[in-house]
Amino acid sequence: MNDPRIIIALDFPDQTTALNLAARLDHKLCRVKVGKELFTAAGPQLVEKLMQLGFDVFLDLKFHDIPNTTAAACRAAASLGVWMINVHALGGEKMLRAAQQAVEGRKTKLIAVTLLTSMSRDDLREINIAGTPEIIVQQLALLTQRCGLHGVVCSALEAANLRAVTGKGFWLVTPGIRASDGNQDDQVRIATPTSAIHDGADYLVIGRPITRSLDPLTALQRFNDEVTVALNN
Ligand SMILES: O=c1ccn([C@@H]2O[C@H](COP(=O)(O)O)[C@@H](O)[C@H]2O)c(=O)[nH]1
Repeated sequence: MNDPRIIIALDFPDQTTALNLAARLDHKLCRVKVGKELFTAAGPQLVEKLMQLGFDVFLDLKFHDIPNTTAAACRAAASLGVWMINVHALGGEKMLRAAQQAVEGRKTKLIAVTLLTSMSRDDLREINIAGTPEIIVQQLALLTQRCGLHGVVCSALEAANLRAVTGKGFWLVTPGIRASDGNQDDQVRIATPTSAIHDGADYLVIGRPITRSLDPLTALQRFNDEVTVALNN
């Protein structure tokens, strides 16, 4: 598999647990994501070890701060040599442009989170944000694209619309992926791998359905099989 579409979220409290799982996986079958919990516990050394094992690492720290601070954080993250990093698009145009300039010329891809996949329309109303997730995600994705970033994190439910308005080449990275008979956990805007791929998602972020499975490698292979079938149909 030249371009593994599944990014496994290594949401673990320590390096040992993360590396134990990574040792059971294969970098040709997946990429991995290091988020806030694991990075806070294990830091850049863990990222380096995962890269030495051959994995492309998505450092998912979702920076969201004033432009100067966000840009500096992105610069530091990109200097680790990771495959991809991210910021929150809700930080606005000046922040997005500063972040983009900070990684200009680096191999690291920079993407922006639109609206967390754990949020529903009711959650938005609660914080006085009018409009549907679809509309808000579209606005944030178009802003992200105008600012020159490589793509967005969105729900696969928004992928078809985003693919239509952003065109090809703008990465759609979709968490909230669940098997049709899977546990939703705290995710709200969820989709199956098949519909995500059919609707134009480039990469599928999957955590607990794989990492909490008794046999993570078999679970990964099942998801990869579903992705392969969807890509060919
Ligand atoms: O909108 C977002 C942005 C990031 N995530 C992250 O993806 C994984 C999903 O894990 P699951 O166990 O498959 O739910 C997790 O690391 C989140 O921090 C997201 O879910 N939604």
